[in-house]
Amino acid sequence: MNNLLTIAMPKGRIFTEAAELLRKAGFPLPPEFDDSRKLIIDVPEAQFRFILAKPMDVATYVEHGVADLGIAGKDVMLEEERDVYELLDLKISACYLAVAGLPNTKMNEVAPKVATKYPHVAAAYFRQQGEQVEIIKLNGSIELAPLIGLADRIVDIVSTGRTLVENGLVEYEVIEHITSRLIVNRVSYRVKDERITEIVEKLSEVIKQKGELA
Ligand SMILES: Nc1ncnc2c1ncn2[C@@H]1O[C@H](COP(=O)(O)OP(=O)(O)OP(=O)(O)O)[C@@H](O)[C@H]1O
Ligand SMILES: O=P(O)(O)OC[C@H]1O[C@H](OP(=O)(O)OP(=O)(O)O)[C@H](O)[C@@H]1O
Repeated sequence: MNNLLTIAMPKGRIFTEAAELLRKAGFPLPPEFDDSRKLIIDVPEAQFRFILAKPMDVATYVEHGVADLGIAGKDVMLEEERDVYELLDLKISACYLAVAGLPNTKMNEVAPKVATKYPHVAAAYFRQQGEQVEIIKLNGSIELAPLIGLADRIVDIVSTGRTLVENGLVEYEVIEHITSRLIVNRVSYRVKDERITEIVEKLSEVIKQKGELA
C-alpha cells in the first residue's frame, strides 16, 4: 500500500516556526529544507514528501488531495472555506484579524468602502454587524488604502501593531485571533489514519511541552 504522506508547507513567515515544530516532533527534515528554492522536497527513507506553497494556497492543495496534510493560518481557513478537516491548533504564528482605519473617523454613511486581502471574512463580518459596505480586494500594503482615500476601513492582519502605528492608523475591532493549524484531506484521514494519528500525537506532545515552558 502507498504509505507516502505529502505535506503542504506554507512558504514565508510561518515556515521557520512550522519547520522547528516538525523537527521537534521527530520529522526528519533535511537541511536543504530551510534554504532551497525547490518546491518539492522528498524524504524517501521516511516516506514523506513536502511541497512548498503560498500560504493562501495550502488548503487548496489539501482539499484537492494532492497533499494529505497541510499547515495553514486560521485566516486562510476562514477566507478560503475549503472542505478539509482541521486537526490541531499548532499555536504558532499568532496574530489577529482586525478592522482598522484613520483615528476618530466614522465610516462614510453612503457606500462605505473596506479594503482587504480577506474579502470573504470582511464581507461576513460587516454583514453580521448589519452594515452594508463595498469590499475592495487588495493584495498587500492594505494600510495604504485609508491613507490615500481608497477606503474608510481596512480588514487586515495585526501582529506587533507596528504597521498600523507607523502609518497613523488605529484598530477599531478585533475580528478573530489567528494561529496556524494542521489540516488534513478528508479521504487521507480515513485511508492513512494510522500515520496521521501518530503525527498528531507527536505534534500535540511538543505543543503541550512548549505551553508548559511558556
Ligand atoms: N504580521 C503578519 N502578517 C501577515 N500574516 C501573518 C502575520 N503574522 C503571522 N501571519 C500568518 O502568516 C500567514 C501569511 O504568511 P506570509 O505573510 O508569509 O504570506 P503572504 O501573505 O502570502 O505574504 P506575501 O504576499 O507578502 O508573500 C498568514 O496566513 C497568517 O496566518
Ligand atoms: O502588526 P505588524 O507586525 O506590523 O504586522 C502586520 C502587517 O504585516 C502584514 O503585511 P506584510 O508584511 O505581509 O506585507 P503586505 O501584506 O503588505 O505585502 C499585514 O498585512 C500587515 O500589514
